[in-house]
Amino acid sequence: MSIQPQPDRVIIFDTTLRDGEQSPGATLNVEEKLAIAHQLALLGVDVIEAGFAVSSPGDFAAVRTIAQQVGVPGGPVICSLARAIRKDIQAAAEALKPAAHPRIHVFISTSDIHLKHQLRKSRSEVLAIAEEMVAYAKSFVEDVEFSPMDATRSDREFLYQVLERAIAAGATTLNIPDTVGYSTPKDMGALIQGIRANVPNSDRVIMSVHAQNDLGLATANALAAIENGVRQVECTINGIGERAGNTALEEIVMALQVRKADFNPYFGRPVESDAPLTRINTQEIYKTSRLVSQSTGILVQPNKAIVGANAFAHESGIHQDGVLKHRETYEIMDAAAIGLSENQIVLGKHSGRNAFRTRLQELGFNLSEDELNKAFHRFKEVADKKKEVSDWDLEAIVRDETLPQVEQGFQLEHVQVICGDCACPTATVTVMNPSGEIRTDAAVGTGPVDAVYQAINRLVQIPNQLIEFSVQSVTQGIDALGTVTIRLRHQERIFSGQASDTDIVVASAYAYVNALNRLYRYIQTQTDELKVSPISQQYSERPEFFVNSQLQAD
Ligand SMILES: CC(=O)SCCNC(=O)CCNC(=O)[C@H](O)C(C)(C)COP(=O)(O)OP(=O)(O)OC[C@H]1O[C@@H](n2cnc3c(N)ncnc32)[C@H](O)[C@@H]1OP(=O)(O)O
Ligand SMILES: CC(C)C(=O)C(=O)O
Repeated sequence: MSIQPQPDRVIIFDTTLRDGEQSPGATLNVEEKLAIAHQLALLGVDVIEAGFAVSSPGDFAAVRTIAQQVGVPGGPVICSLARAIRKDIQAAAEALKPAAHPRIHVFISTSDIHLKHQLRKSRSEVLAIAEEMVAYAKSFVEDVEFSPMDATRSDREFLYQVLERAIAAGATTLNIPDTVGYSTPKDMGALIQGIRANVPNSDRVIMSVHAQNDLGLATANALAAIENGVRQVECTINGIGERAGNTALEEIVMALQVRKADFNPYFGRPVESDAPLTRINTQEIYKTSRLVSQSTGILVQPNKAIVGANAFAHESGIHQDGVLKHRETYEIMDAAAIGLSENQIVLGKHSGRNAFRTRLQELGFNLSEDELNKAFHRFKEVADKKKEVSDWDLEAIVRDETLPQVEQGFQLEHVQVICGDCACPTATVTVMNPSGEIRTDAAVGTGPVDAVYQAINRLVQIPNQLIEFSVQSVTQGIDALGTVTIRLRHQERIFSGQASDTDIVVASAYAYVNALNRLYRYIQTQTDELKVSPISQQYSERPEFFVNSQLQAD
């Protein structure tokens, strides 16, 4: 897809796989990134920022794989971030080679605070580097985006000069980042207006905005930028990203849809024009949100706009009364618009494969025969334990069974727990290690989950600190599926894991092994001195585990 300057719609630049992955603990492997990229393509995003190619072999491989498999002719533009450094640009260009529509995104700071304390360069040096590096990127690809990092805290005149040089060097998109989320909508509007008025040829490139959410103003700032001429918004699914995150894709897209009449005039359209302001297939929003949450282990807060569990729930009598009489009394959009099914048809233990397949298709899951069989097998197991298997349960089952599994990992074979008010919680766990060896061990703990974790620790032997443990009920009722999300820390890095089961102790065990496998894989990719092969040799003594004694279940 080629993007024309000044399109009469908003280009959606998704950076879930780059800035989104900068959320602590959100580390994704190549398979998970690829699955998300395919879903982003289904969602209809215009640009996928697939990673920061130079930053690690894993990121390089992710950008390369996505370029190959998702960056097909007519598909989304695939982009890699690059510092204004030759080796970064070379890595981006190399990784993007297979993409039909590649983009290199070059950035360098323009604020004095960054120049003085981080880059340790003068303004004239930065000016020259920006120009040279944009031109260098242009020697590889036609589509070059330039970002002056910390633009909102930069001296205006200097910012204008840098942008002018970037355009002269061949940038096709100028992205204005509010890197530390400092802007207000009024400031943002004035900044964009100033750039358009003072930077020669700024009407020949696409203006873009990248708003961080430190003050909770990211979406408001992005909308203000649009009102002042921006035609690309950088955003992430569920608003994840560095620190407090980014503009949430679902918020910007639905704001532009629900308030289309107000925005139409900014695009030179009649107020009543029905043409959508983005190319997003909104019915894929909910599914994409769930996939990203499940893959990153970052839960969506219940009151999150658009995709939170409460976003379409009505608790109080007066609201329920209104909605029952006329939905729009208390709803500004229809849940179906984001792909939330209102169909409460319930599958149970007597349901067959056809009904199961049909329901999954209605929910937007098109599984291969193999995936369907795995999911169906698990569905029957759940249906044996639960009277009714709802759409939410189905979604959790499908995610658990079809998400790319971390290769070369440990596999949980069995878990058994004894606990109660007069028993010392004791767990027996069997795990198959990456070389196929099956081992069983037992441990006691402060409670059943702690006992399971201690037993797994004895078998897996990778030091870590459990920093978060949460259980969410997928549906209501005593027989609900519980989803356990855990986050653990190893040195300075955070790894997450998630799993669902009707038995939360079993879900806890799977979630823990899931996170340990991510950690294991990370260790495998480290330098030789850190590499643990076999893993037990480095940690031959019983490691010190720090299991949070106040495990909290929400
Ligand atoms: C606002 C944003 O979100 S920007 C994107 C942030 N994302 C990330 O940083 C995630 C990936 N990052 C990484 O993996 C690593 O930081 C790497 C591979 C990029 C660099 O690692 P290292 O070479 O070890 O450098 P380190 O991260 O310690 O420091 C960054 C260096 O880049 C320089 N730098 C930072 N931004 C830029 C830029 N845009 N252009 C040129 N140089 C830059 C810094 O001044 C510093 O240089 P110095 O080492 O000479 O002081
Ligand atoms: C690289 C840029 C666009 C960025 O992420 C920021 O400044 O926040």
